[in-house]
Amino acid sequence: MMDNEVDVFYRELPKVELHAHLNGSVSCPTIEKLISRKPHLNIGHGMTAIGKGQRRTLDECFQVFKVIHQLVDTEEDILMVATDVIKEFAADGVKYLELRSTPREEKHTGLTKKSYIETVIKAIQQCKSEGVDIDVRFLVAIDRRNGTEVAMETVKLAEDFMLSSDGLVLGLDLSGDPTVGHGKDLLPALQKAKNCGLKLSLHLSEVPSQLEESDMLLDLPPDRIGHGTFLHPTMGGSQGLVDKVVKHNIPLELCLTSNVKGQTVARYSDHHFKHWYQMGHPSVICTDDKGVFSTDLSQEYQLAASTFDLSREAVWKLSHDAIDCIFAPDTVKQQLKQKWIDLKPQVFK
Ligand SMILES: CNc1ncnc2c1ncn2[C@@H]1O[C@H](COP(=O)(O)O)[C@@H](O)[C@H]1O
Ligand SMILES: [Zn+2]
Repeated sequence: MMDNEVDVFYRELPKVELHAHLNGSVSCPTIEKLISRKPHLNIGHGMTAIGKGQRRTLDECFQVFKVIHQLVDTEEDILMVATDVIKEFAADGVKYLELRSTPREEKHTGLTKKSYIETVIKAIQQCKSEGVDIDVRFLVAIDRRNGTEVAMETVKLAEDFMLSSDGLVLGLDLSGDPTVGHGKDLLPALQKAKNCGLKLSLHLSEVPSQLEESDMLLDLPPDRIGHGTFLHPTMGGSQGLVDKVVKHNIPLELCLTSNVKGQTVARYSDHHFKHWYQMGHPSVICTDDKGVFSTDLSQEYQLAASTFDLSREAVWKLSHDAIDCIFAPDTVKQQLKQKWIDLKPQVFK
């Protein structure tokens, strides 16, 4: 995304990013560095990002992650990728970021799930010590493909890090190809996570015909929902599902370009943002995978504003209200709200 394509207002708008998968957020320059480290893999640039105007099936999107995972398979790679991604979000005006990533084990490079998480934490600490102006936290991701046992193991790891990372690890993400596996197999692990104080952000109803699974997972209830594209009756969901989300007041993480490029939403104007926003339900604009979908958070805010005709004041309120949906404690929310107050005159100059 070129700077000049996005109005300076959206760039300068202080923002909160709550739904960003680490390996989906890798930018072109970082991919180039990775490719030059691993020329033998013969990976071309076109294989890691979906450009302007392009679309893919969701299935093809998941092929892209496999290619990126081949490029990111050592501690050194993870450190570079995480550091670059954090600095890019900061440069885009993101003041608070919750990164999520699935810990992987790579026998050939000695990477373990534990060292994977440690390396992401190291990147966060390094950026902090360099004075990068962004508060970064981490959510450990469960890939639904891997089933019950791995989910349990991941919860244990996340719990250990929650207790030892000085507040950097806050919770769990449930993600992965929504057409693979079933939520009911992961319910005990998610329940356990919740009981030990980990916050839960779950990808829910990202594809149609998951009504039963969504209904079951909503009873946990999760602390936030990723996408929730097919919850609403007009999208093939049900009023019952909407009622549960409303009753528990569960914020939605909404990723416009991701859904349009992954073809679960036909056009921007059809995005379910409109239903939830009109209801006044907490709705947070996010990127999902800024690298893979060739976007950034400023651009997503601008797209939401132009598609749904939001005034600058309304956009400001949207980014401000996202603060209430973060997983970090109230003291952090207060600091961020103060930051928004301090920055407002400059953004509206
Ligand atoms: C497009 N919609 C999506 N739906 C579901 N899961 C997604 C996703 N986009 C990304 N991921 C999840 O994030 C992983 C890549 O980042 P990490 O290796 O974890 O950092 C993918 O493998 C998938 O599990
Ligand atoms: Zn996601």
